[in-house]
Amino acid sequence: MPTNDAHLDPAPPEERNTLFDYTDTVFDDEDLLEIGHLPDPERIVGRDEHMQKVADALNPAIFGSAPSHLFIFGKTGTGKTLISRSVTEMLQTEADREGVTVQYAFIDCGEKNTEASVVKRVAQSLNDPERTEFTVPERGLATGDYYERLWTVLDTCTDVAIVILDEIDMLEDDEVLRKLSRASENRRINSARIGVIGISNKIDYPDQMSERVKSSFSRDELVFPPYDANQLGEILENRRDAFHDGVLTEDAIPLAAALAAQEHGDARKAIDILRNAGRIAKRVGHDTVTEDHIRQAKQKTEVDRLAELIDGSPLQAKVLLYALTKLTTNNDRVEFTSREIYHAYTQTTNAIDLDALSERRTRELLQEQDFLNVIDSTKESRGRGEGVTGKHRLLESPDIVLKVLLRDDRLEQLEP
Ligand SMILES: Nc1ncnc2c1ncn2[C@@H]1O[C@H](COP(=O)(O)OP(=O)(O)OP(=O)(O)O)[C@@H](O)[C@H]1O
Repeated sequence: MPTNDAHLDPAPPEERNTLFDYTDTVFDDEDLLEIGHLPDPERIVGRDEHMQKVADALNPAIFGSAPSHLFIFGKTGTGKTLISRSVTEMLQTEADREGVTVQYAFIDCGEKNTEASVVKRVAQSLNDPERTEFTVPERGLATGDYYERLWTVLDTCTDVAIVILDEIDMLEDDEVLRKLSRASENRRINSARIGVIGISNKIDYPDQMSERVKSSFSRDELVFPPYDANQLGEILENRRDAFHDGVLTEDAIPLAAALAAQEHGDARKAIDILRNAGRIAKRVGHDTVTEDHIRQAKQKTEVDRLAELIDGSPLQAKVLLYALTKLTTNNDRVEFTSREIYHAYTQTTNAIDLDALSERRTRELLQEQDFLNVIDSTKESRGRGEGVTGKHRLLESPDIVLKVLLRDDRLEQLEP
């Protein structure tokens, strides 16, 4: 059986397996650059005011009372997840000192988006089977039964539960918000209290909520602005110890920060660029990270992010994006109407011998790409009684989008 015995003495160099590399001359602690890594509070930059507002909303939990519900909006990489988790963990420590138990569940609604899967996941995260004497099974229960388990878990395992719903706009059904917020009032739970933090990139998410939930789910709202290049620089400086001393050349951090600030000040992108630059340097056998590595890393970071969004899309959606990419490259404007894109799209479907969809269906596919943040779509009125026109633009530069699209064999054949 394989063992993971950290007490084994390291093998002498001559006995080491040559398949592996035993020294890392670039990174000292690469984990500091993992996106999910929660930095110590003193490494958090430029969010004092926002942390205070989150703390104010959660504060009643210290006395075992119900916190205010909170929605946090902001573009990607503006620290929404970090600040929610950090402040909740601080709250846990402080409440514990006061003899109050606070537990929290972090749910990525991009992965768990049905009502049942959210309730199940919250119950699983908070359950202590030694106290409740049951487990929360992966399958086999109806939604109502998962709720029943959750109510028991809450009253048995904690005084206050904070439920963090990341990418809340991906929820298929927001009924779960209403049930969680009403649980105490409706006597589903007796002693426990619940606070919900909903996180989203979409500031207009409340418009998308069902009327019933919108009116019954009272909450505070906070908006996180993008960082400026100086703040991004400071965020990266605070993680310099991910690298060995002297590995980062003088310009590495300022350049990574400036490149990440170009679109909107995105800390996720800044950190990804720095980590990828370190990996590139390592791969080519350099023990310093130079400007050139940072520039290559920027490309890689953008391609990776986009690939994550586009790779799962159907071929028809990729062909539409290809059409928009070509229009952007061949014109001196960046925004195109649904009609213009449809025209370019049918030329491409002809070229690769693919049945073209109806114009109406392509408008729906464009809407999905807008939702995924691959393109930005706006609607413009054509004048009285004339309806609306959709206008669309790519959110990344066309060469990056093209690079990702050409990973699909069917589209690759179109390029010389
Ligand atoms: N103010 C900050 N100080 C230090 N690190 C930060 C700060 N803001 C964000 N980061 C880091 O940047 C990365 C992205 O942050 P986070 O995941 O919180 O962003 P987000 O707004 O939730 O983005 P997304 O919408 O893409 O999930 C994380 O590794 C986080 O630790």
